[in-house]
Amino acid sequence: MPFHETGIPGLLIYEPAIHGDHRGYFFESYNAQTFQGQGINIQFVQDNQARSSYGVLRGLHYQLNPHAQTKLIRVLEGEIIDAVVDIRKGSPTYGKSFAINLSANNKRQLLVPQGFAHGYAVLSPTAEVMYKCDNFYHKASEGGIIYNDPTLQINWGIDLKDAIVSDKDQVLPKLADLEHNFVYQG
Ligand SMILES: Cc1cn([C@H]2C[C@H](O)[C@@H](COP(=O)(O)OP(=O)(O)O[C@H]3O[C@@H](C)C(=O)[C@@H](O)[C@H]3O)O2)c(=O)[nH]c1=O
Repeated sequence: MPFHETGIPGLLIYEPAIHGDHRGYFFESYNAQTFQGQGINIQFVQDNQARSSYGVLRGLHYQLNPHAQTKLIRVLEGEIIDAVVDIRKGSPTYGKSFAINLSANNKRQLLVPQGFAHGYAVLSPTAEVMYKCDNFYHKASEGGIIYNDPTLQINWGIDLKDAIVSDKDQVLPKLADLEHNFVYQG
């Protein structure tokens, strides 16, 4: 099975089969039928790609309902720590974080359901990250959590003193001060 559980309901690691031969390798970076076989029916509508240098930390971000986004994250070049926080009210893992090393080398992907805050930090000299989304960008619905909230206990894999963070990400609230409209669906 290409999917692995994470201990947080709905948050899955996708590890596609890699077909290597004397030319190089081939793999299905996304196949809707494979996801449907796992009971996951997602209509992705937007692909994003971002390049960042070592120490860049983006996040933790979400879009409020009705513009919430499921994200399928992967790394095309380099290496990151990808981190998420479950902020679905009523979830058995509300407030719990999960972090994973995603790289061009390991080709793992993280499927992040709606109702999670998401971010990543770059461990390699540069990293090219791409992610599919099932809802369009809607600036007015953006929200986030401050990346260094100690209650999240996220190990970003970099010294946070050197983190390169956008102005808007430096003033995000702590988890305890969030106002949002995500509800755990079971
Ligand atoms: C997210 C996004 C941004 N933009 C624009 C707005 C701005 O001018 C520029 C950079 O935007 P940001 O600073 O928000 O980019 P960034 O900090 O990389 O935001 C992203 O972070 C990661 C962690 C996520 O999970 C994404 O959902 C998204 O929030 O790109 C779009 O045009 N479409 C989009 O979907």
